[in-house]
Amino acid sequence: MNAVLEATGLRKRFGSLVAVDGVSLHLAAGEVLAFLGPNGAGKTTTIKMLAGLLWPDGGQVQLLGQSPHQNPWALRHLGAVLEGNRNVYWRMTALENLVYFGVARGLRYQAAQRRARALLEQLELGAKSHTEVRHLSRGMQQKLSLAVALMHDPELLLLDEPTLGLDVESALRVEGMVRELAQTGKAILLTTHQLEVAQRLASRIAIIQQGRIVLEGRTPELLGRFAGEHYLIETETPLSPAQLGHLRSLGLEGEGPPYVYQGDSDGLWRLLEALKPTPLKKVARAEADLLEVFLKVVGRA
Ligand SMILES: Nc1ncnc2c1ncn2[C@@H]1O[C@H](COP(=O)(O)OP(=O)(O)OP(=O)(O)O)[C@@H](O)[C@H]1O
Repeated sequence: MNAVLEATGLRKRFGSLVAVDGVSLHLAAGEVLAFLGPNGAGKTTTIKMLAGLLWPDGGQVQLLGQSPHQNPWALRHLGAVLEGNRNVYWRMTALENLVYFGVARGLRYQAAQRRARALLEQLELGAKSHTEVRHLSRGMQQKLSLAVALMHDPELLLLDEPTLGLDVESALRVEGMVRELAQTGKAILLTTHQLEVAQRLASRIAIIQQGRIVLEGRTPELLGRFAGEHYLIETETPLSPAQLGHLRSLGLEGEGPPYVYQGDSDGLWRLLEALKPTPLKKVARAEADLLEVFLKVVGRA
């Protein structure tokens, strides 16, 4: 079996609160799993258990077949960016941080220097190599955190909100890096509230709510399963109230143009027949998105 991460039945209680209630996750090489859920759903608690930072009350974690809770050395397979920029030393420079963490995780000094400089360039932090972390902007600190997690070239990356607070260009760069890392065979678990980022990056999605996984599947499958058929219908001119009265009975919605139709293609044809001779500007199938899936599952629509 080629699972990089295999977590089964994870449970964690804080007093009387069951924060994580039987969560199982698996990740193979080259996969990006978006781990989504509303605030307080249990994402960070789960990730901390995966990263060996919290002891589970139940369940098991295996990183390439080894448990980080029984054998901390298993953590060498893992790189994590958790809680923004807290995994770096503020009074050390960007380069010193990277070299320090590289050596701490088993790299030789020279190799750590080379790898650190390459990562700084890749993340456009080369000019800040000798700047103390406390003098970097938040976004730069966030990027440096990612570089720290990548120093020892781990097989599994746990990224908690990796693009939060980054400017557009940096966010796209980090997104590109995540994609490339997956292409080179890394397994990546990503949490984010930016659903469009998740949709672009993730091969699979898992949604957690109140400590339980409520939906899991391949991204295109979920989008297909959950998104209803939506069409946008744009007329050259607004429809008259008389026309609208009739068309609404056929399922036309919205105060357009554009108007919206939700339903199958037979219904759409009936509607387009009834619209004649009104000139049409455009009829297009609306793209389904992850937001729609998320709202349907989490029930906040
Ligand atoms: N150390 C702790 N002590 C007590 N309760 C905690 C602790 N850590 C987390 N919790 C609680 O566990 C639940 C899950 O929190 P968690 O941080 O895992 O959620 P999350 O899904 O990461 O949320 P967010 O999207 O807001 O970051 C919340 O109700 C939280 O208040």
